[in-house]
Amino acid sequence: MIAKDSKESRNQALRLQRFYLAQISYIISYSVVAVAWLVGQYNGEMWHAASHVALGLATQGAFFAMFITGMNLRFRDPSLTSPQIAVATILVTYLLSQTTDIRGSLLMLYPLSLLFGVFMLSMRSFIMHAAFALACYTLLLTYEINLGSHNRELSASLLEWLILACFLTWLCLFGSYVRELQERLQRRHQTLQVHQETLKGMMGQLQSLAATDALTGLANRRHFLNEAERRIHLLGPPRTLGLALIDLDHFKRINDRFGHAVGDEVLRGFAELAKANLRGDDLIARFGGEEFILILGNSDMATLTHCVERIREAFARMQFPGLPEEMRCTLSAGLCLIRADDDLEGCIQQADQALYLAKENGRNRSEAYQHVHV
Ligand SMILES: Nc1nc2c(ncn2[C@@H]2O[C@H](COP(=O)(O)OP(=O)(O)OP(=O)(O)O)[C@@H](O)[C@H]2O)c(=O)[nH]1
Repeated sequence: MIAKDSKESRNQALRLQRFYLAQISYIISYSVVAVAWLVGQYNGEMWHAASHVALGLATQGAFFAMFITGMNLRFRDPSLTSPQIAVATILVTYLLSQTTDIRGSLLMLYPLSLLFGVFMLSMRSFIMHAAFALACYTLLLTYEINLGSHNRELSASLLEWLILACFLTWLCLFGSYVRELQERLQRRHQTLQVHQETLKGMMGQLQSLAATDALTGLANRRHFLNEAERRIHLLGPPRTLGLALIDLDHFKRINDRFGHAVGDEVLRGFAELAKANLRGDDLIARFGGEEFILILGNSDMATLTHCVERIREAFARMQFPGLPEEMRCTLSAGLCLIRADDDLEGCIQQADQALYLAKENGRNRSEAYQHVHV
């Protein structure tokens, strides 16, 4: 919703930018009217000349109000390109009706207004606007000729009409070429976006593969070390993290007696059990072979011991498909606490010493580091 809103406000800002650009053309036209009036090239009275500015300001003020209030969003094309070009075409025709000698050069105001539709209008709509501009000018000429107020050489006017018709036709062709280029660019942009998304997905997969142990699906040693360093770095002084080094007991015997595949099943089974017994912000990783490492966030020794003991007891109750029904596997664990600014490697060594003690004391147990030195 927020993304959609911000996209819409970006589009609205773009529409306003385009509107301000169009106002430059209006300011040029007002200046042309003023200069034409001053040098006597304007046929009408002063109030006629002023009416160009008044009409321009009134119509553009209305468009501006629509953009500012967001009323333009109610239309199928919120850029209001079509009505803006139609209004400009009518105002140009009105200006032409008040000029004689400079009319030929002022005719370029028609294509100038149409240029604003090159990127925004459909081909059909663009051709309709070009035809509308030509029809307005034709109507003006016909009206003047019928009324006998056409003060110029007819052949010159007809030639100008022909030039305008040719130029508008050329503009339509140019418009279609530009649109084709635009569509091609859009298609290429879309393809690039799809590729980018695919690459992002692949990068994500690669990153997760690089951080995961293929056999157990747990984090691997490298990911654990990075993540543990990060957690120690974020640790506030009074708080401690719990660290446990867990080693499956006599695992070599399982491999030797029942085969490597059964050994793999036991490793996978332990991983599943550990994941199920830990909270989301705890981190368990396969540290190597049949050794696992665990970090508990914001934990004291009592919590760490309780958690590891729960896993140890649950593991000692587990049955594995490839093993005899009565056979149970066990694990030993070495525990220690990590304080803020502790060295991770030093802490792992402490946990390893505690693990050694657990093995020494008969396996299927956990020992805390501080107990080693008491
Ligand atoms: N199935 C299987 N076995 C593995 C894997 N990685 C290591 N091992 C085996 O794990 C065994 C570890 O044996 P040891 O280091 O002697 O330890 P242990 O037999 O568990 O004895 P203690 O640790 O002293 O209780 C070795 O036989 C390794 O081959 C693995 O990915 N799959």
